[in-house]
Amino acid sequence: MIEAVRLTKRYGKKPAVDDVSFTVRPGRITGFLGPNGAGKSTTLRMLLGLDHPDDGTALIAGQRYRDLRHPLRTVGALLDGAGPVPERRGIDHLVWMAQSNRIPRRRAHEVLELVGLTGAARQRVKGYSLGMGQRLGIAAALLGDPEILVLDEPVNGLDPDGIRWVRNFLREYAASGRTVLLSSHLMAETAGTADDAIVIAGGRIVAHGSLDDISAGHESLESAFFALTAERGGRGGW
Ligand SMILES: Nc1ncnc2c1ncn2[C@@H]1O[C@H](COP(=O)(O)OP(=O)(O)OP(=O)(O)O)[C@@H](O)[C@H]1O
Repeated sequence: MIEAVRLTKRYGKKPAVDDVSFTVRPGRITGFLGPNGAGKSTTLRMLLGLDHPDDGTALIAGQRYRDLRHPLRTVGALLDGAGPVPERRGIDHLVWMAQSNRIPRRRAHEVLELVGLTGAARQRVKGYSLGMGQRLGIAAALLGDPEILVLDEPVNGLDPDGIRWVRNFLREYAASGRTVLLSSHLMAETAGTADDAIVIAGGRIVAHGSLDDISAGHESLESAFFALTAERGGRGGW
């Protein structure tokens, strides 16, 4: 379970995230949706203890990230721009992460297998395709076998095969009773993956519920998102 309680973050005068509250339930995939600049990454960074909220609280499994005893065993994260050293081999990146978090070395091999990268284990990361890089990022998030996954734009730039792989993988993960939160500005891709959605625009939550609930009363899910985000001065970018 993930809980945001009245989270607020200001850069300068205007809040990037403004009084944001939501709950993300286990056993489901929740999409965190909003146009560019809506406040998605800032919210995720606060959940993961990488940014300090000006107000409010972010709870992961009932605790603030910094109070978690075993952070990697509780929550796995894939964040934009947090990539491995390009010169490093895929397996070495994972072994290094595992060892610095007191996770057995064999787990690095297990997660590579889980994401289908065993054949590229000894290849340098700089030679990986975008899809392989995303798989490696997901493998790293899985190292601690966490109950909760938080992924920032996991399908960004992926081809249809890559998108399908991430989608199926996350579906299985959630079906095993775990919690999955993924952010996206790509409404259509998320609609095919998520069960629930939280929609943010201009730093505020404008909808939260099942995809069916959110699209009720609108022609389509897409028009629901446009209507919801336009009211908050969404800058397009879906
Ligand atoms: N470190 C920072 N310093 C100043 N402003 C910031 C910083 N990080 C984010 N912002 C601003 O906060 C707002 C929300 O940004 P954020 O990156 O959270 O949006 P986002 O929904 O993740 O967008 P995108 O889909 O483009 O990644 C934007 O107006 C952005 O310019």
